[in-house]
Formats: sequence, C-alpha cells, structure tokens
Amino acid sequence: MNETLRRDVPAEVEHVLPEPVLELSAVRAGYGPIEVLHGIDLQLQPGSVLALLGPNGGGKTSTLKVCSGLLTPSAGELRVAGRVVNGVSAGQLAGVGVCSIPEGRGIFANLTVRENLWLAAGTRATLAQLEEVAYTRFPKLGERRKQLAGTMSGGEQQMLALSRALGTDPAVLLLDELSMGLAPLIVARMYESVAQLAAEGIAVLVAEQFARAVLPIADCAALILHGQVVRVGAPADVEDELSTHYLGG
Ligand SMILES: Nc1ncnc2c1ncn2[C@@H]1O[C@H](COP(=O)(O)OP(=O)(O)OP(=O)(O)O)[C@@H](O)[C@H]1O
Repeated sequence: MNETLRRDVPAEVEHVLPEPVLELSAVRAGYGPIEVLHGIDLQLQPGSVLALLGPNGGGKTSTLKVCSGLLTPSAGELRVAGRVVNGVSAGQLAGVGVCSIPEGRGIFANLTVRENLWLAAGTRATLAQLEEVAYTRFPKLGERRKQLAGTMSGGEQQMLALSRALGTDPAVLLLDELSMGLAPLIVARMYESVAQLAAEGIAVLVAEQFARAVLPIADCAALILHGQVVRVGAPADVEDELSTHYLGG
C-alpha cells in the first residue's frame, strides 16, 4: 500500500494490515547514465502473487533486478521485511530468502538435474533436502535426475529452476517470464505450482509479457510502462487496461 493509501486507512484498522515482505518506494534505477525506472512503487504481501505486466522494454526485468539486488536504486528504497536493503548484494538477499529465477531459467544445460540441484545447495539446504523437495513436488525430475538439463523439455527445465529456488526455503520468489517458450498447457501447470507456493506462504512477484498466463492465479497486478507503474489493482481491472489502452484491444 502506498503512502497516499496508507493515510486513508483509519488508525484502528491500520495495525491489522500485513506488512509487505518486499517493497519498492519511489525507486529509480538504470544502466550507466540511462535511467529506465522512474519512481517505482510496489508492495508484495506474504503468500500472495503479484503479476507485473507490460509490453517489451517497459521495465519488468529491471524491476526484478532491483528486487533481487542485481541493480542498485539510484534513488528511492528497496525494503525487505521493512528494512532498507539498497545496495545489498544479490547473494546476501538470497541468503535472507529473496530468491530469483531469471529469464532463461538460470540452469546449467550441460549438467544433470542432480548436479544442478547440487550447485544450488548451500547453507540453507543440503543436496539431499533439495532433491527431496524437487522430486516430491515434481516426480518427473526424479525420473530424470541423471539427465542433462539442456536435453529436457522447457517445462521440465522450468520445474528444475523452481526446485532450485524452493530448496532454499525462500520468503520471496521473483519469476521472470515463466511462460517463455512453453506450450500453454505447460504454462498453466507451472502457474498452478506457483499458486501452490503462494498458498504455502511464499510471496511471488512474476513479470509476464503474456498477461493471460499469470492473471488466473494473481492476487494483484501492476502495469508497468516506460519505467513507471501506471496501474496497480485487481488482475481483471489491470488486464482490461492493458488490452484496451496499450495493446490495441
Ligand atoms: N543491460 C542494459 N543496458 C542498458 N539498457 C538496458 C539494459 N537492460 C535493459 N535495458 C533497457 O531498459 C529498459 C527496460 O528494459 P527491461 O528489460 O527492464 O524491460 P522488460 O519490460 O523486462 O522488457 P522485456 O519483456 O522485453 O524483457 C529498456 O529500454 C531496455 O532497453
């Protein structure tokens, strides 16, 4: 909830509102001298799915990079669990439970499923724990544990990417273009898994160019255009605005 809205909340109910687990306030960021995010306000509540929508180049990936610590705000604040974490590294943010699956899935194509999980193991989870999470949630991965990740289908690769993230017991999951290169049926299944994660308490921020893929499971949506959030609201309302005004119906 932004400050404008917060001022409208009566004092007697304000204390029962959940604290956002991740929050961007007036965040500006860019690449070298070029600013591409011009004052982003977003709030992500625990156990919810926030869909970040918009056309190519709008700033979705850059926003996720700010959230994961890969891009440092030049102004404004990134907060995790209420603490300002501007300039904290991606590794440190991962250590406190902010986990990111980048566009392209971030898996190692020439390593097996098991080796990919092994690389994700660390202080937060052992290989055995990661394998248990992965193979219980996605039995197909168990069958393919010795297969090279690059030879699996796109959907299976996405399962592996999700498993690597989940094994670290994240509080926040950042997903970029989960649907990329996947058949609609597989996309729907992947998003069912994402909805399940949110039901288990994980806060999920999903950047998606294809709104229809994510909106059925989103609790809230934000439309980002030219580096600015132009609308935040119920998924159906944001979808209407997206198609009517920006994608020509
Ligand atoms: N590494 C970079 N260096 C310079 N400019 C960049 C870089 N990455 C992105 N940009 C620019 O920042 C702007 C926002 O890009 P971003 O990738 O965040 O948008 P997006 O909404 O995720 O688009 P897409 O869906 O095409 O990935 C674009 O104008 C893009 O050209």
